[in-house]
Amino acid sequence: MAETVSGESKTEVKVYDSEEELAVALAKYTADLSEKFCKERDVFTVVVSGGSLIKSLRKLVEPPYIDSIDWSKWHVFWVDERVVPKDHPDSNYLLAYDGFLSKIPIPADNVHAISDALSAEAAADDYETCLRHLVKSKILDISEESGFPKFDVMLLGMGPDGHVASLFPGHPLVHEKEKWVTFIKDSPKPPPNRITFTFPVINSSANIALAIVGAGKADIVHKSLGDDKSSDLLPVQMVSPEGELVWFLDKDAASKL
Ligand SMILES: O=C1O[C@H](COP(=O)(O)O)[C@@H](O)[C@H](O)[C@H]1O
Repeated sequence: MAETVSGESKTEVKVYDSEEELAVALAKYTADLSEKFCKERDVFTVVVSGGSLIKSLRKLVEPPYIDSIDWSKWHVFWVDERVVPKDHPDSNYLLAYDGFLSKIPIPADNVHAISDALSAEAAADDYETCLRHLVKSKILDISEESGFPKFDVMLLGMGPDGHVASLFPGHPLVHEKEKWVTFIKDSPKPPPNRITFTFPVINSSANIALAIVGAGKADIVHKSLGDDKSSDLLPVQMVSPEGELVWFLDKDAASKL
């Protein structure tokens, strides 16, 4: 059972007894949004992070959702990627491919991976161009509020330092206001070269789920959801979508709340 510990209009914090329960709930959340957006828009644009999030998506590719979701309408994107070949163990694409893309009947053209054949700078430009084409072909919405692309859902993790995507605490990239996609060459977490969505894109989303598990993240979850805003905001505290934000925590991650 989930306990909702905070429920402002746009932000909900759900705490589950185990990671297993969290994974079940995350699958239902995603499947429900898939049904809603497939009905409304005839497509479903889904952004994923790398890291532990992918393991928590495993229930999505099991019954009943593996059979009930209309995978042909899905378009999958990455919120960040490391500049490594797609078959490298650090690749966020490879993680998602092994974890769920290889198990679903999604058309290959609907899997919008970041290029691994370019420099970080060129791959960021290339991905932004890809997004602009998808806006023109009406796969991707544009937010009327911000003018940035508006994805139907972003399924994200958070690092133990409070980073999201490849936007790290204290790094100037967290203040990027113009670009849709940018690059970092000095990531404090290896590998150093990465591509990432910027906050204007992340925060134009219709929905964001933050899935966070484990006692190792309890301190930063406590800090992120606490009232002390005296120091600079952590990247995770800057996540503020146009639509709804749901924190999915297991009880270990929520143990200091
Ligand atoms: O480097 C990254 O880390 C974050 C968090 O990963 P986690 O394993 O601590 O959940 C991830 O969300 C991001 O996509 C990835 O590139």
